[in-house]
Amino acid sequence: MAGTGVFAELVDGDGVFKYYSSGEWKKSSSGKSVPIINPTTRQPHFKVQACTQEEVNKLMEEAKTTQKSWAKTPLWKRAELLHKAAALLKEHKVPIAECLVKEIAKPAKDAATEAVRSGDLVSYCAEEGVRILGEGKFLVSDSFPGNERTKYCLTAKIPLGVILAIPPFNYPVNLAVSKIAPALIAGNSIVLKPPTQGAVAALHMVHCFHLAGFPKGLISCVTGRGSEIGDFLTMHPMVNCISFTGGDTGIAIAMKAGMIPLQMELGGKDACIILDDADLDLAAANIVKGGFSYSGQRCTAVKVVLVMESVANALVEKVKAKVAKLTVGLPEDDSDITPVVTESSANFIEGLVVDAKQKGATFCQEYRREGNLIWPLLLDNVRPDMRIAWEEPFGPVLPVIRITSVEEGIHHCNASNFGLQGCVFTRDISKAILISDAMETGTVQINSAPARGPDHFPFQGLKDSGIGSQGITNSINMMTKIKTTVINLPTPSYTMG
Ligand SMILES: NC(=O)C1=CN([C@@H]2O[C@H](COP(=O)(O)OP(=O)(O)OC[C@H]3O[C@@H](n4cnc5c(N)ncnc54)[C@H](OP(=O)(O)O)[C@@H]3O)[C@@H](O)[C@H]2O)C=CC1
Ligand SMILES: O=C(O)[C@H](O)COP(=O)(O)O
Repeated sequence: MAGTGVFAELVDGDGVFKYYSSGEWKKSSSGKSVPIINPTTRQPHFKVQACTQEEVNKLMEEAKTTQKSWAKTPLWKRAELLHKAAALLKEHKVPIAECLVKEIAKPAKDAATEAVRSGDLVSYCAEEGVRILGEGKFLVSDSFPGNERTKYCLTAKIPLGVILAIPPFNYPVNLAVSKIAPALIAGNSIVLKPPTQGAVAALHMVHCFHLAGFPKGLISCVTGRGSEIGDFLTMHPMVNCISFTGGDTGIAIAMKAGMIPLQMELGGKDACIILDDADLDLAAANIVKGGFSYSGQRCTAVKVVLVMESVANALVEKVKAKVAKLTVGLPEDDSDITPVVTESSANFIEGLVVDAKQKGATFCQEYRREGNLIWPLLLDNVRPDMRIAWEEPFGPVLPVIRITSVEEGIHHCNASNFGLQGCVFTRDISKAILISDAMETGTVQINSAPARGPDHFPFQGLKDSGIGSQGITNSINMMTKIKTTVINLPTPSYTMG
């Protein structure tokens, strides 16, 4: 159970979860806490500390100091500790999953999968890190015109320093470790600010790193509302890199952050283009999985279907039949559709539905909502003047736009301010490649729904969907900089065969 057994030391006498600094679990001197509302009951379920600016300053100082000695820790030893943390994450998947169920209403099975997937990510990162960080480059000067072979240049990847990691509510564990593990293997220290909904799951995950035995002060986890301590953290002079996943907040952070590397994975409006030769059963299955898993609260969810008019009726019927089979209810019961994360999110989604109704969309199901629970809804005959055609609901509502040419579909996709992923369904691979090239998105999936995983694949958004690229290898590289040492020889030197 959350906060018991090896996790008992995370909770203070008042039942508030502590924050993590100097290798210890601490109560904030603010005396204040932040409630975490269970999306299902809409009642407070957990509480976390509201940390102060002084507490942030202290852990930043420590992060700075500890990083220097961590950077001198052999790579194999860093990897060994990460492997231990990975094993602990998997061993403690039950309490971690329980937190995800209560804090973010993630269906029980998906919650357990997130914990296991996170352990796998950490292990892979350790293995990838020892390979790519153990290699450098060797350049000689006589390859550039006018030079003789008098200079040998050695390049190495060195750590950035203190990495600030800010993940979103929907994968508070997985999208935290996707930042923590690359940062640590590359010799950086880490300050984690988990999302408020999902903070307790993240604290349990941090405890697994604590139990693994990382040096004190190398990893810190500070809790509090992003709106209250966010700016203080992101503009802190000791932060050398920010890795953020979330919504438009990321754009605001990018404008305020100093001259430091940024990794931003932001929103998306992933389009699914269906051509008239597509396998409609395959497409329908992927639309339902892509559009409605975790109730549409994935950045990579299918967020608009663009289907050729000639196959639209058939496709919509197939999708409708599958939507009818989705179970709706409690995350504890592993229902397909569970309450969305907050009441304000449910209200926002409802606003999009009302707008579509007023403007004449076809409702394939009756709109139904109880509290934060919204029944899955497919909206057919959506037109570009409707908000749902462009905005991401982050909920179980999926618009279908009927198109009369492929160009119309590509045009709709590219007119979006987002550019995360997209997908195309066709049996013609040549057409699929041409469409993929024309779509202005970080990734295009051919004959499958968008997805970030597997976690070692590159993952990036264009336009307002982000800066930089994630995925294990890219994140490790992003969290390093290049250092070169040039050996200058008095005379040209050549190695003979
Ligand atoms: N491209 C991608 O990989 C992904 C994108 N997303 C996008 O994220 C959004 C939903 O996630 P959500 O968690 O609500 O996103 P938010 O942008 O609201 O929050 C993300 C994180 O930022 C924190 N935060 C809030 N305000 C600030 C601030 N001023 N400074 C620093 N940090 C701050 C939040 O903390 P707190 O919770 O305390 O407010 C949370 O930890 C959707 O738009 C979705 O598309 C989601 C997942 C993946
Ligand atoms: O945060 C998200 O929504 C994820 O990055 C999506 O990950 P997935 O596509 O692997 O579910």
